[in-house]
Formats: sequence, structure tokens, C-alpha cells
Amino acid sequence: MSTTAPAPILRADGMAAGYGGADVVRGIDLELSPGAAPVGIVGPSGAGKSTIVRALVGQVKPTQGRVTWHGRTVSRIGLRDKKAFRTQVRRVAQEGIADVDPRWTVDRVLGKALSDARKAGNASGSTVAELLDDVALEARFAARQVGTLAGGEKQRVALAVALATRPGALLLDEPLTAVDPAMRGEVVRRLGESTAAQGTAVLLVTHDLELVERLCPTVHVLADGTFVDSGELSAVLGRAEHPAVRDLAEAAPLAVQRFR
Ligand SMILES: Nc1ncnc2c1ncn2[C@@H]1O[C@H](COP(=O)(O)OP(=O)(O)OP(=O)(O)O)[C@@H](O)[C@H]1O
Repeated sequence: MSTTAPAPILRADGMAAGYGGADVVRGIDLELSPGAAPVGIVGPSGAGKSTIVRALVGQVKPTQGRVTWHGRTVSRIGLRDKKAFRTQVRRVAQEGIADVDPRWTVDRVLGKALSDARKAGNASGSTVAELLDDVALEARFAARQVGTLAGGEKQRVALAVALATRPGALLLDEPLTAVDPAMRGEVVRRLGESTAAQGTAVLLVTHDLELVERLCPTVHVLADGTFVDSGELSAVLGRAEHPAVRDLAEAAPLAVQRFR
């Protein structure tokens, strides 16, 4: 009996990318496939983690190699298909929902996300209440105006907006920095459940090793623009082959003690 792995939704092959003609990352190979386990990227500040995410969503054009969405080169996706790409490949960044009118209620924001998804033929079939539950926000938050939310609550609403479209790929760039550590674990647990149920491929960029340990069976360590080690977090930290991995381990001694 042979099993065929599902084709990747989003893929980087030998990708180099940067700004103003200078590459920040190079030789990046990455695959996000439906139903596959979440993948993490960790590494020092300025290593290029967000640049990889920007290249994956087409904000930064690769200078070498390719980024493809269902086999199509992302930088060449025409206007007609841009909308589908944006609903199916969702990036959630640290800023949360910075572009939303602060007077809108959470109910209105999530209701609009659900109706936009329905129009795009990509509805998650969820309700506002279910989306709130997916990010561990109580039902009473539906009535709150976005401008009155705390930073961590805004970040969770941003995640819920992304989940509304049942994305094929969810790219999380430090999505929970403002959520307190105790709650962060619960949000990640629920997020892991709902993305696994929907078959959504998840990429998590973070400095938080505990978050990676909870969500991602595979992690890439990025240093000086390339992946210097990849694998299970405990194995990567255990062998600490590269100086950047040793720095990571030193910066998070308590977490690392738990992993060893
Ligand atoms: N728009 C830009 N123009 C020029 N250089 C940029 C731009 N955005 C980022 N850079 C530079 O690219 C490098 C990588 O930045 P990037 O944000 O990808 O790093 P990162 O690993 O995500 O860092 P952090 O963990 O601090 O968020 C940095 O040296 C940064 O200064």
C-alpha cells in the first residue's frame, strides 16, 4: 500500500530575499502542506524570520529560488487571484488588528470576516461564538469595541479573523507577544485543535520556545539568514551544534532544562 503526501499549499525552494538589492535570507526551503503538523521558526532578532514570512505572502519578492502557492509563483499571481490568495494564505503579525476601525465591535469585525469568507467561497462554517472560543476569548467580548481591547485581546481577535476564512496556510509572526504566558498556552492549545481540524498548515515565528514546543513538532533555527539546524526542538537544543542554538539555549535556560 502506498500513501501519497498531500501537495504543499505554500512552498519555498532555495529562496533568497531581502531589501534594496541586499539579501537578508538565502537558501530557504520550506513546505506547508494541508494536514501537516505546524512548523516553527526561531532565531535571533534580525536573523530574517519576518522577511521569510513577507516573502511567503508576496510582500517581498525573492531574488533567487521561488515561492509557490499550489505550484504557482506567488510574485506572479495576477489581480484576479490575489483575493483568493489572501483568504487562503493568512498572515497574523504582532500588531494584531491595527487596520480595523476602533469603534467596531468584535462581533462586527468577526461577522464581516465570516461574510467575506462566505463570498470568497471559503467559509469556515464557524459562528462568532466559536471563533471567540477558538482563541480562548469569553463570549462577552463580542460586544466590546475593538479600541477598548487590551493588546493581547486584540492579538487574539486578529487570530480569530484569520481563522474565519479557513485558510489553507496560517503564517503566525509573533502572534501572541501581548498575551500573558499563562493564557498563551491555552490559546495555542485551542489554536492547534482548530487548525488541525480544518487541515490548516501553520507556520509559527516566535522567540518563545515554550510556544514552539507546544505547537510545532518541527522547528527551523534561522541564523544569519539561513536555517542552521532543523528538527524536533528538544533534539536541536540538545545537540546545540551551532552557536546560535547555544545562544538560544542560554537565553531560555529554564525552558531548555525542561526540554532536556
Ligand atoms: N523594510 C526593510 N528595509 C530594509 N531592511 C529591512 C526591512 N525590514 C527588515 N529589514 C532588515 O532585515 C533584517 C531582518 O529583519 P527581520 O524583521 O526579517 O528579522 P527577524 O528575525 O524577524 O527579527 P525580530 O526577531 O527582531 O523580529 C534586519 O537587519 C532588518 O533591519
